[in-house]
Amino acid sequence: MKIKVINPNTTVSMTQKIGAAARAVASPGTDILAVNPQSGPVSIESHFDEAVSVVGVLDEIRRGERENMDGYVIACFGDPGLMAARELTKKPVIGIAEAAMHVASLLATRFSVVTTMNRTIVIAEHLARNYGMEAFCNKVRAADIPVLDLEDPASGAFGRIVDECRRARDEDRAGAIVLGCGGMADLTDAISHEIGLPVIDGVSAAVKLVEAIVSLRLGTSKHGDLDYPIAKPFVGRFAYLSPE
Ligand SMILES: O=C(O)C[C@H]1NC(=O)NC1=O
Repeated sequence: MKIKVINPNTTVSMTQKIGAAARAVASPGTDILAVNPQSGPVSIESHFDEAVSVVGVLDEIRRGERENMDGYVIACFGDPGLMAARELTKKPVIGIAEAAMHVASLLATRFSVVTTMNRTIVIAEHLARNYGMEAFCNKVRAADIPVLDLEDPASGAFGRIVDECRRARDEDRAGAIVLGCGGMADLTDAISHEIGLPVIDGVSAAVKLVEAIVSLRLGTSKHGDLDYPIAKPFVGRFAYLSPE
């Protein structure tokens, strides 16, 4: 089985970290290809960043179809381009936010999300609503750190994330924590050790869900809104994206 794990931002060190987290849980016989677009934001910290990153995600899905990938993970907590990506393939496409929230809902009656920037809290809140997770997702918190601080061990990011996870445990009645950034994928065990709760990283959760769906011989529905895109010309610099 071949799974393409797409980091929608363009920071290679984060892509490598995400790939390592994916490989750590992948079953024997599952090959992980971790990639990021060559163009786009170095980090995704706003609606604008997310919107621009989607074209790179879709480029990687289109390339993956030619590479005969068995499934895809979108490894950014905003799940950018998830539905558009699903239109492009019959294979499963799983976002790390949806994966982490669903897994957390199987482990605790309430969970909190701890993400990076205060500004992106609303994005995670909207995802919880759209995924039907509001009954489980008690609160979305932020460590109030730039995403790329996660790439700098001297930034103090780990301590700020742990502090916010403790507040979630003590103030939100959270029974589990969802890590709200693909760049936190390497911190899961250390944070769980510090706070004594299940901590769910969406990269790992998404990889296992793709494996499960493929093993069930299931994939993305092509009936209705997730059917392949409507054939039409796209003009200008997006002409190469014209659905056939
Ligand atoms: O939304 C966030 O804060 C995290 C999100 N941004 C990013 O560049 N990778 C992510 O997972």
